[in-house]
Amino acid sequence: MTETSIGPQPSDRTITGVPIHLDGVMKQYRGQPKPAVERLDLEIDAGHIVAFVGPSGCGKTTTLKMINRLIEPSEGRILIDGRDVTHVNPDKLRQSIGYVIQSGGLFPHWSVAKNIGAIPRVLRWEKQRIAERTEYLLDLVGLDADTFAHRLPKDMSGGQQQRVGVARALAADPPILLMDEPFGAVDPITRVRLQDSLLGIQQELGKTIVVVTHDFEEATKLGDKVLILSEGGHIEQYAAPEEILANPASEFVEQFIGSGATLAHLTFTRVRDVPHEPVVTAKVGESSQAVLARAHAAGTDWVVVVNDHDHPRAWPTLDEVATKPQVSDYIDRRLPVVARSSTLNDALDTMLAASQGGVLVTDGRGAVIGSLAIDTVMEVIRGQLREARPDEVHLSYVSHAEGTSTDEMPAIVAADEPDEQP
Ligand SMILES: Nc1ncnc2c1ncn2[C@@H]1O[C@H](COP(=O)(O)OP(=O)(O)OP(=O)(O)O)[C@@H](O)[C@H]1O
Repeated sequence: MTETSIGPQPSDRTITGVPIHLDGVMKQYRGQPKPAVERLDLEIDAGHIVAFVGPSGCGKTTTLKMINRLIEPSEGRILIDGRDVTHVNPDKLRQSIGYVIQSGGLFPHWSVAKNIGAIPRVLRWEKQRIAERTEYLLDLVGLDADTFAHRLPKDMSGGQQQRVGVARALAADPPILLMDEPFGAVDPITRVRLQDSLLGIQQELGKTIVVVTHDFEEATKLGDKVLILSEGGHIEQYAAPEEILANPASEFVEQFIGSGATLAHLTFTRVRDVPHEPVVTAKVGESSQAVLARAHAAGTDWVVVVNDHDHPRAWPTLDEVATKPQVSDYIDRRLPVVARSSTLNDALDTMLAASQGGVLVTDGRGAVIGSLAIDTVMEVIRGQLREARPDEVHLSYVSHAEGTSTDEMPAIVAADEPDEQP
């Protein structure tokens, strides 16, 4: 029997990150009339994700790059785990700080494994240790090592390259991860998956992560705290997303978060916070008769086909399953899937994009753990909108979603197709 349901959330999170303290940090680029970052004081707690947002040119990237001294501060001190690193060897410093940029920033002529092993090789790790670490990291970021370890970046999708970029940044197990617009170059659905993957990784590892983004919704989803900057690296507000939305510190913040504020509230409710339905799973190659018997016993008329890692591949109806003696290895590329760390906005967007009345829910490693129906999401959204200030209610959002199909899921026809990696 392979019926699964949502398990409890681990409450005792591991923390392997360390605190970062910027003390009166300033950057004046040569030839510029004004400093890009005026005096900046900032405390980032160990094991937290902090998202930097603000208009273009306000100094987000400059601030981020001063933490690993890719940009040298003109004044001030940077303390990592209480130690002043302003004058330590920058190469040594960077070995203890993972760095992820847009599109992954991989070396194009190196295989995935060689890219991931770059820093461990500099640190003179044994070959065997590097190989084991590479396999662990590929699994952590949701890529199959057998399939991807020897590929070149050009033979992978943007999202896959970005996953490798994260694996490479984590290779020497640094306590800090800096990410500069990491998901800026991928399509919205891939972006949601990468965000969820990062949250799953963070749940497991508890690093200190600083992420620069242009997108306030992304900042509220990822950040334990959000830092809103204005020109000159001036701190407009530094607080938990809920606090920023409830009490914007200035007119600048109010304007910056703008009319998205009500919808941003919806990003605080995660898929894991609302009830899910258990699903019946079927392994590829399993006898269809056994699957049908199990599904009938559970009172369901569809099942989720999974691979050896319990990653979902398709969700055929029992009639479709019955057409083959064994469970087909068909991969449904439009299968609506979200992680339990996804927001209800993500879940709704995913359903709308796939024209489905529900989504499958996975854990941080992509294994299916249940399903979520559109009715459940709509009920929560209605409740939240009722609580929101009426002049900010965006009813069109609800009616748009309500206009979509709420048919019994799934409506997808399983058919045999050549197997490809997801
Ligand atoms: N190498 C440089 N030389 C001179 N000025 C620079 C340099 N790099 C950045 N600046 C200036 O410093 C200011 C802050 O730039 P920074 O890249 O940190 O902003 P940002 O908030 O990350 O912007 P964006 O969101 O557009 O990436 C800008 O006015 C920019 O023009």
